Amino acid sequence: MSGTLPASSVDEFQIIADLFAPLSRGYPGALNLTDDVALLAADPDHETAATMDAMVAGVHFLPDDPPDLVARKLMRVNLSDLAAKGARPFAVMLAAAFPRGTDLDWMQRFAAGLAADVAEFGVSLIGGDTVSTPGPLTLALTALGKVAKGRAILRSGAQAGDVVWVSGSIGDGALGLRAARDGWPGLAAGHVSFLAGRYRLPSPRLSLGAGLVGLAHAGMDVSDGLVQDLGHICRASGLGARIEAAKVPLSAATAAALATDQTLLASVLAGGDDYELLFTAPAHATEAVLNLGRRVGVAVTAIGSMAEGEGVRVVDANGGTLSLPHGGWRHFSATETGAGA
Ligand SMILES: Nc1ncnc2c1ncn2[C@@H]1O[C@H](COP(=O)(O)OP(=O)(O)O)[C@@H](O)[C@H]1O
Ligand SMILES: Cc1ncc(C[n+]2csc(CCOP(=O)(O)OP(=O)(O)O)c2C)c(N)n1
Ligand SMILES: [Mg+2]
Ligand SMILES: [Mg+2]
Ligand SMILES: [Mg+2]
Repeated sequence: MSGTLPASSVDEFQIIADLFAPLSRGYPGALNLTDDVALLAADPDHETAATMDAMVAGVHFLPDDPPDLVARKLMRVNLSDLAAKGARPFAVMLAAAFPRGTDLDWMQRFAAGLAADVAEFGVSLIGGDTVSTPGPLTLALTALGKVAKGRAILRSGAQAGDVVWVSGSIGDGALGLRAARDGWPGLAAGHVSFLAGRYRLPSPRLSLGAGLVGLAHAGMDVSDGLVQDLGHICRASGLGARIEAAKVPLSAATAAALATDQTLLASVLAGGDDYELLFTAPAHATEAVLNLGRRVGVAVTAIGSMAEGEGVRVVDANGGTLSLPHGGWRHFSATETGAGA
């Protein structure tokens, strides 16, 4: 981390007042970040969807990633969870544990990134905490969204016979980590920067998610890996799923990378960092789902179906079952450590 001002010019309360309080504008209940709490107004017709995801330097992002993009990724991975429920975000809360010695320039660039996404997504920063840590940069964001009462898209609503859909393209995030960390000799420069961009700056599919309310039976976002995450829908819904590897939508960059090395397919299907929506819908809703995708400008692709049973079966191009070393990322695991891309 580099910056122009010495760490000694950083003051906790000045940071809150100068960098974070301006982001609370537009939400009176935030009390301009000058009190102990924020006050949320109740609304009888809606439920508040609340989610929190944390990010740790070296675990979720690269320690040298640009601070504005770290902030925006933190925002977007959380908005992605709201999108998956069909909720519309209105407020976020930030807990930031900065390593001692983090300079003001780094924090200013972090706050500028957060401000950009506060504006882009129409949310207010209504509270949080700013602390120091002897460990790596650790960030947590709580995101709050509104959804009509009883209409949130849950993991548990899938029905046998439902079509399984994903938005966008799968695998870019996992391959993007490699592109961002190591570069990728042999892959076109345009593909390398596309993949690194997909890793550093996900796109929460908020319009798609909101449009899926009433259409989708079940949904979640893909953060850990497509196969493991679909397994969560299966377990929550008491069903199994079958997906065809050849139907999983790929970007041109990921397709080009796969063409050079077929073994990357495991990272594509189970590497995570996708932040795409994974949802199920009845077969009769197929046209409506496709129309919605066109209306919001996000590709939607049918990749398989839900059935009685349990677990996720990935079918390869020959109709056989593809076996993967693991279905996705786990921070802690009884049988393995640091499973990832
Ligand atoms: N430390 C924790 N305390 C309370 N709830 C937690 C904690 N960690 C995870 N959860 C809850 O467990 C559920 C699954 O979490 P997670 O796998 O992180 O979901 P997602 O992939 O949607 O981010 C969520 O309801 C989440 O709020
Ligand atoms: C530097 C780095 N190494 C590895 C990864 C891969 N990775 C880390 S956590 C994770 C899963 C998503 O994070 P998590 O905290 O599990 O979010 P949630 O599932 O709760 O949304 C992945 C794919 C990464 N993103 N960055
Ligand atoms: Mg989470
Ligand atoms: Mg999440
Ligand atoms: Mg996870």
